[in-house]
Amino acid sequence: MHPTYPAGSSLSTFASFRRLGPYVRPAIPRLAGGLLSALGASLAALAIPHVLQYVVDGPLTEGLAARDWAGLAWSVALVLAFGLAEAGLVALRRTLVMFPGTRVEHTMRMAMFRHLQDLPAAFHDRWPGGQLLSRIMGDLGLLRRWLIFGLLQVVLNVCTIAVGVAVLVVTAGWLGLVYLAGAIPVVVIVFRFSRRYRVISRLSQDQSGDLANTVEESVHGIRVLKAFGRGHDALSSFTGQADRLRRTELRKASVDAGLMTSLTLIPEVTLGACLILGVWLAGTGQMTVGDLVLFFATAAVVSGPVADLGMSLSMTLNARTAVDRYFEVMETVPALADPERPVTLPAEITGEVRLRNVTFTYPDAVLPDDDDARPRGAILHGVDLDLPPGTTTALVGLTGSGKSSLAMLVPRIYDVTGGQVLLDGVDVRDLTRADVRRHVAVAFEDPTLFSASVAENVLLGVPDDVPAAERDRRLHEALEVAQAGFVHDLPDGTGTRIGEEGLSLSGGQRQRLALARAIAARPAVLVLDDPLSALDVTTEEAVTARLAEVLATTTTLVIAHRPSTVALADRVAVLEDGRITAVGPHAELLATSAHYRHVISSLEEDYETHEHPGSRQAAGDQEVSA
Ligand SMILES: Nc1ncnc2c1ncn2[C@@H]1O[C@H](COP(=O)(O)OP(=O)(O)OP(=O)(O)O)[C@@H](O)[C@H]1O
Repeated sequence: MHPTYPAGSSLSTFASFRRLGPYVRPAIPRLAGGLLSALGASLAALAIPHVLQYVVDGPLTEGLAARDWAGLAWSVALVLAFGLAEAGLVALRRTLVMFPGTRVEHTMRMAMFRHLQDLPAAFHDRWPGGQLLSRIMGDLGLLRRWLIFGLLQVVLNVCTIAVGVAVLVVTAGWLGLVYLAGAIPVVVIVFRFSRRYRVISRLSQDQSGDLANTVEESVHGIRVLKAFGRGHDALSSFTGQADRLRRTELRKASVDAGLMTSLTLIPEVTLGACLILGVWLAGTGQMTVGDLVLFFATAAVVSGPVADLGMSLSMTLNARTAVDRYFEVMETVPALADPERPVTLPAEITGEVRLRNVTFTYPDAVLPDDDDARPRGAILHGVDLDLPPGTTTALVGLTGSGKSSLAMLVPRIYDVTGGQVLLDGVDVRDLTRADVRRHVAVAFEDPTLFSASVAENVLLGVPDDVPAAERDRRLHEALEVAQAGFVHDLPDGTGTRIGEEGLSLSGGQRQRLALARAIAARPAVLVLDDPLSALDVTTEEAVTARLAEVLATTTTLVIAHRPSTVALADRVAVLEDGRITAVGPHAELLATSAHYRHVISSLEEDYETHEHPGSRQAAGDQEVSA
């Protein structure tokens, strides 16, 4: 599958990390404290060789002869003190950075989750869930580990190497310069490594996201896989992806290992050269044995950070990839942003909806061949439709004609690409999204429920400030209208937690809860996308009868796939070739619109063939012609 999400970033590593500013700023004092402690620990480590030089040239060579025990004891005590200071400062560093690291991760995770809620449906159509999951979990975990260990490690290593090499050059002259020459191949190798590693790191993190996506899809569609005995296909697709990820990880590890070998080898070879030169210099009296000890002890302190540079560098590049992947999501501007100066609707509105010359194209629409009658890729064009307050309008059309797309424009799940949707005379784009959702509720054919109690699911659209008694009243009324009395037989009644996506319930039970949720919100406008499709004839009749009472005061747009749903409506709107071609009562349209007759007869055929063979006479014809 070709990814539809962006991959890679043209920013420099520094520019990439700079975007972390707002999240990291509050953590800077503690991070700086951690850095100072770490630097202090390094300086303590670098000071120990100087004490050794003093001991070798002083108490050890002269003092032993002069029995200067006090000088010797002081030197040992000093080495011990520097050692203890180093250990204490390392512990302090860990304590200081742990808190900000986890706090930055938490803040960024919350910000991303909020942003995901704000992003339009078109974004979620395009981005696989696993990619989002891997970014909000895996990438932010990587970033936390880098903030706690990697960042300080890089700064510390670079500082220790710089100070150590400066000390070597100043105290040992030529010997120091020979050691410094080893930096030339190190710089070249690090540069080449960074370029290669960035590409592999990105590939590996993207492949982890794809793998997470496959797991999510398989778990989500487990029933279909089981029903069609396709579990082994899912497994082989998963195995293929997991193998690809493993190969990428192996490539990453081998590039990493190459760098680490070079970074260990180069200082060792350089030290070998320095040893030959140093022994000659000490032998010819150009430097003391103490100076030689100082040189090699300092070089040993520097070699550790040079070897560690590989690990901290790969951590940094992984973190940089994580930051890029995080901001690819965060920098997607919500297309359905609230207006700067929104119009405020009164608490009570009439619920009049008007669509004016509406055009709609999906952002990633597959464009059909040029058709003079409609703009390229447009699902809807030139749609005019009025939904007077308190009326129920059924929207009918052939399958794929754009009914659901039109319905989703009213609650602003998508925005029109041309024309206007007016709610009580105000363009819905001039309202805040919260205001639109307060007045417009939706029930979809494929209901989504959350892992929460029945009551929480049904009351999802009821504002938090509604008093408990009123919430309870609405809950019971909505459950009664939607004929969802079955919830009272669940172990904890309306308090029963329903499993993920309500999968512990039947399709019809889930639909009834979704319908109850739309009713409980007491909206001025109700959009019902074939909400009764999974119900049996008797239940559908009972729901339809009670729904007709509720809908008496609500402006309703109901998408009808069944003749009985059409019977709910005062009038019918016919969608044909992306536009509304007829509006009127069912009987009138039957007489005047050939396309309507064609749609109704195909609905009846579908109903007869697929859903309720033999019941057409009982439920279909009778209700439609009522
Ligand atoms: N998220 C999407 N992205 C791109 N195209 C889409 C998307 N959803 C639907 N479409 C396309 O829009 C067209 C209309 O789809 P829509 O679901 O609105 O039709 P419908 O009349 O409700 O169909 P049905 O009666 O089968 O439910 C179809 O050609 C479909 O391929």
